[in-house]
Amino acid sequence: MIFKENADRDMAIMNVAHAITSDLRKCLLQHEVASFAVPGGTTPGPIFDAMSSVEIDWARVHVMLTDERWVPEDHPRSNAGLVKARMLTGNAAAAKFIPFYREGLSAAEAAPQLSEALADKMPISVLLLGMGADMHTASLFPGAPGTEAAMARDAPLLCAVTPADQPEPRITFSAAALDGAMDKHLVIFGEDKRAAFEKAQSLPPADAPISAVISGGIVHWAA
Ligand SMILES: O=C(O)[C@H](O)[C@@H](O)[C@H](O)[C@H](O)COP(=O)(O)O
Repeated sequence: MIFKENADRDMAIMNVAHAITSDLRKCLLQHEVASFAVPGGTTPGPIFDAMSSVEIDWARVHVMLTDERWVPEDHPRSNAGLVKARMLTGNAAAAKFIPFYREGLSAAEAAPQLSEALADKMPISVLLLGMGADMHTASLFPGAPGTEAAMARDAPLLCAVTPADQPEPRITFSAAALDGAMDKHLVIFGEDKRAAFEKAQSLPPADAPISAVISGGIVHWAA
């Protein structure tokens, strides 16, 4: 795993956008399609903005989420809503998008059919991750109901997790699915997250899910 310090957040955003689009370009030289899994939250928006104008063969890129808050797409907390608003615009509007939320189903009910639908898109070609100060990534929240199962070696691709401190249930790729990505990028800003990431390296995966998925990846950090 490589830890890259950036002069500031704007530089980090530019560098991450460049690194990911380069990974996608490289993947498309060797494969018919590339799968690109992205997080929600407050960090990725500017990265999406920077990527959406880049010229690659977006029609051969399948964009999917690393995890979803279990709300409809027009809900302000929807990750699908964020991706459609900021990533799937400009040149990147041509990309294929695979939303997770299913009206009328719970996250637990939808997980098996999503796992089946995504099986032929594995391994993830390029993965972008964020991380919380509690060392969660995607929706692998330490200690939350569902996280232990999602971190098991034989976990299904998609798992439901119900963190007590989150407003809604979540669905998330399993740790194994995330860890199996070909190219991985984690973006974290601020001293708190840097300290949390360093602490995670010496903790068991159950207490620090980020450490179970970032091996061989690049960590992009700015203060
Ligand atoms: O759905 C989500 O919220 C994300 O997938 C989640 O894992 C996010 O990456 C972290 O919580 C960091 O969020 P920030 O970027 O807002 O700090």
